[in-house]
Formats: sequence, structure tokens, C-alpha cells
Amino acid sequence: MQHRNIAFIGAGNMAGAIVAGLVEGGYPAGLISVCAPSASHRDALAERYGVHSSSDNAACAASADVVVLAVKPQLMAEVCGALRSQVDFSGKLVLSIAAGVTVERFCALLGEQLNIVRIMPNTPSLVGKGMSGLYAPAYVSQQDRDFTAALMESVGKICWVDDEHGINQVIAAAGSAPAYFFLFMEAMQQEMERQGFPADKARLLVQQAASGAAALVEASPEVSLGTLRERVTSKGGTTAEALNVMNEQKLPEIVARAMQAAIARAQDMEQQF
Ligand SMILES: NC(=O)C1=CN([C@@H]2O[C@H](COP(=O)(O)OP(=O)(O)OC[C@H]3O[C@@H](n4cnc5c(N)ncnc54)[C@H](OP(=O)(O)O)[C@@H]3O)[C@@H](O)[C@H]2O)C=CC1
Ligand SMILES: O=C(O)[C@@H]1CCC=N1
Repeated sequence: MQHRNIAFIGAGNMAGAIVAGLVEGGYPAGLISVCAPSASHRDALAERYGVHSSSDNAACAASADVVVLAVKPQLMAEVCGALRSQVDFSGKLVLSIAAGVTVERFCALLGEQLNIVRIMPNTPSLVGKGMSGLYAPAYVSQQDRDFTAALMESVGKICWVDDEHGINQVIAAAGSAPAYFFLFMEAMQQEMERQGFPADKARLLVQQAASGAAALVEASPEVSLGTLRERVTSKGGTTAEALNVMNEQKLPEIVARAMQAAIARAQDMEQQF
């Protein structure tokens, strides 16, 4: 892929996961800067991955070709306001990974016809297993779309969405989703511990079952998820009993409601931030 100078504004969980995935995947660390007010997170990234670390957002952004906005949505207006007064964004590519901050809002914060792509990544980018949704307004060039796609493909898989609301749907299905699976696995581990298993063995059982299930899904693209489920579920057997409890407790409806709540929150944030 093409290599450009990238400044990450924000060095937290998600920026850190992308930086790690990029460098581990061969992106030149010397072309990456991470900026954050306190030294702890950014210096940890600098030490571990060899990227540059700074507390000066404007200086980093000014010398970069690509500026990745990776602060919390509620801080975005303040951070962009300070950047706008010191940095000329014309000629730069701006990438936002924030939930709930729209292209229209970024144009108001950083300048009309801002050259921006919104990305909705997730933390498995850290291990090259990320899933990112991408949205760009029509005027963004093919070259910048291709660069953004290649950047995020280097830490996982990507999916373009045609309209901006699609980013909120990607949040529900992928951005927030690792936390759903972690909650499920946590609950399983806790039950094994309650039954007397040591924590390390309980975790091993759960993590290997989860990663094996995910690997099987990936290896069987022609088989529906329902069929994979049925192949585990012997008539009159143990799995059927477990799934009965989940269905009685309306697990599918709970999942649907949770995803709808994530989308609704993203829409609220669009009004707030
Ligand atoms: N976490 C996730 O799974 C995902 C997060 N996102 C999005 O990523 C963004 C960041 O989230 P996340 O990484 O979880 O948040 P974190 O709280 O982990 O990181 C936020 C980072 O922003 C830095 N920061 C705070 N103020 C400033 C400032 N004035 N200038 C520069 N940097 C600043 C913090 O600095 P310091 O290190 O000093 O605390 C920290 O490094 C959010 O917009 C979120 O919506 C998107 C997809 C998934
Ligand atoms: O919880 C959040 O708002 C962010 C966006 C997706 C994952 N984390």
C-alpha cells in the first residue's frame, strides 16, 4: 500500500489498536505520530511500536498528510476547534473513527468540503482481525478512498457503506460487538468458576470454544449460521436444553434490542456532539 505521514490525535484504546495492527502489519512506524495530553498512553505506544509521540496536536497534524481523529466524541468539538485555528486542512485527508460525529459536523468544525472519511473500526484491529465500516462523502477522491481502504485492510476487513447512517449500523454489528461477545464469554467463565473450575481452565474452555466457533464460521462461508448451530444441536441432547433456556429468555430479541439501542445512542450523539 501507499505510505503517507499519519498523525493520530488521541492515543487511547482504539487508536492504540490501529497503530499496533498497522506497525505489526509492516506500515513504517517512522511515518506514524500519536498525540495525547498525558504521556502514559502515547509513550507506551512509542516504546512498543517505535512511533513518534507528542502532546502537540497542531504540530503533528500540520506535518501529516493524514490526520486520524481518535478522541472521544464529546471532546471532538474542542479538539477540532483548537486544530482549525493552527492547521490548514486543505490538501490533507482527515479520518475520523468517532461514533456519533457526522461529516456535516466535521465540515462545520474544520472547514467546508473537508476531505474526510469516517471509519468505524473495532478493537480486534490490534491483532489484525478488525472489522471497519467506511463512509466518504461523494466528493472524496478515489485515491483517498483507496488509501483509507488499504490502511484499514491492513488491520482487518472493511465494508463501505453508501449512506452515513450505515456507520451507526456498523457500530451495532461490529464496532461495539466485541463487547457483546466478551460479556457472553465472561458470563460463561463465571458460571464455570461457580461450578468449581479454576479461572484459567474456565477461560481456556470458553476462549477456545469461542475462537473455534468463529474460525468455523469463517471457514464455512456457504453454510448458514443456523445450520452451523443445528450441527451442534443433537435431538434430545444437551445443546438443545441450553438453547431452550436462551430462547425462553428471548436471547435473540435481547440481542436485537441491544443493537437498536446502540444505533439510537449514536443518533443521540449526532445531535449532542
Ligand atoms: N474503543 C472502541 O472499541 C472504539 C472506539 N471508537 C471511537 O474511538 C474514539 C476513541 O475511543 P477510545 O480509544 O475508546 O477512547 P480512549 O479514552 O481510550 O482514548 C481517548 C484518547 O484521547 C486522548 N485525548 C483526550 N483529550 C485529548 C486532546 N485534547 N487532544 C488529543 N488527545 C486527547 C486521550 O489522552 P490520554 O491518553 O492522555 O488519556 C486518549 O489517548 C471515540 O471517538 C470512539 O467513538 C470507535 C470504534 C471502536
Ligand atoms: O462505545 C462506544 O461508543 C465506542 C464506539 C464503538 C465502540 N466503542
